[in-house]
Amino acid sequence: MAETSDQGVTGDPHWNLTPLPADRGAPDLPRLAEALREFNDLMTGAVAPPDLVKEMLRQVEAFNSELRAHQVPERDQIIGRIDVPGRAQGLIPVVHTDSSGPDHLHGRVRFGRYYLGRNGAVYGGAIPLLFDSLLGRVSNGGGRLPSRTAYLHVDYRSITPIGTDLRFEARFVREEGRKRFIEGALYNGDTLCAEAEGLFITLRPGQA
Ligand SMILES: CCCCCCCCCCCC(=O)SCCNC(=O)CCNC(=O)[C@H](O)C(C)(C)COP(=O)(O)OP(=O)(O)OC[C@H]1O[C@@H](n2cnc3c(N)ncnc32)[C@H](O)[C@@H]1OP(=O)(O)O
Repeated sequence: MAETSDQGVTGDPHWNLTPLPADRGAPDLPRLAEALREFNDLMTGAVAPPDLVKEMLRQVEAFNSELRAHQVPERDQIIGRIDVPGRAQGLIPVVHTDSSGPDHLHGRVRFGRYYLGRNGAVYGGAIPLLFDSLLGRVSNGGGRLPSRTAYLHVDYRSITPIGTDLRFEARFVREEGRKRFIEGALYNGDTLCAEAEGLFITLRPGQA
């Protein structure tokens, strides 16, 4: 699968993105995020020997200690930026876009073992997380002003399996004043796993 970022908003004045600082490790961050995602999946599925756990603890604590010295304000943060592939974060699995336009977003996503709820199924709370991101991208795409989620309604129709390529669709349904209604669906093959409706509200000028 090709790595996909939320390209298209870079240069959009609504998003006010500054150039990525290449001298601050930014080129390696997507790979680091990928490695951390794999770490989360492997760690979740492992029963590691005590010596390995002890050594991991030592190394992770050492990284934490170094990172404490490099904390920056939110405006300077790189992780989570929409112009970094996969947003370089570990909260939501990387989304691969197959087709996007002003009113739709279609693609694929795979939840790793890190997202396991029970019996091979994705933890229910991870699914709204994905939908909020997908529906939010549709709401805020197409050159529209930024918006914020007012509600997100999710229906779980069948088990969403981990470790499987899933297909998603999200679409702009209608707009009423500042209210935007966006719908989405998540499929395993032809099986509908979950569907969502979100209300997104256009932010007023100056509304943070
Ligand atoms: C490519 C890009 C990549 C982008 C990629 C990333 C995208 C990610 C997007 C994620 C977005 C988020 O998660 S945002 C974070 C989660 N959301 C939040 O924290 C929102 C917290 N809530 C708020 O800030 C506020 O409640 C707002 C902004 C949503 C609305 O407040 P407001 O601006 O004062 O507006 P307000 O007058 O209350 O509401 C406007 C209209 O909406 C209606 N309304 C408001 N809330 C609701 C509601 N829950 N259910 C029904 N209706 C509602 C009101 O009745 C009114 O209707 P009428 O009288 O006009 O008919």
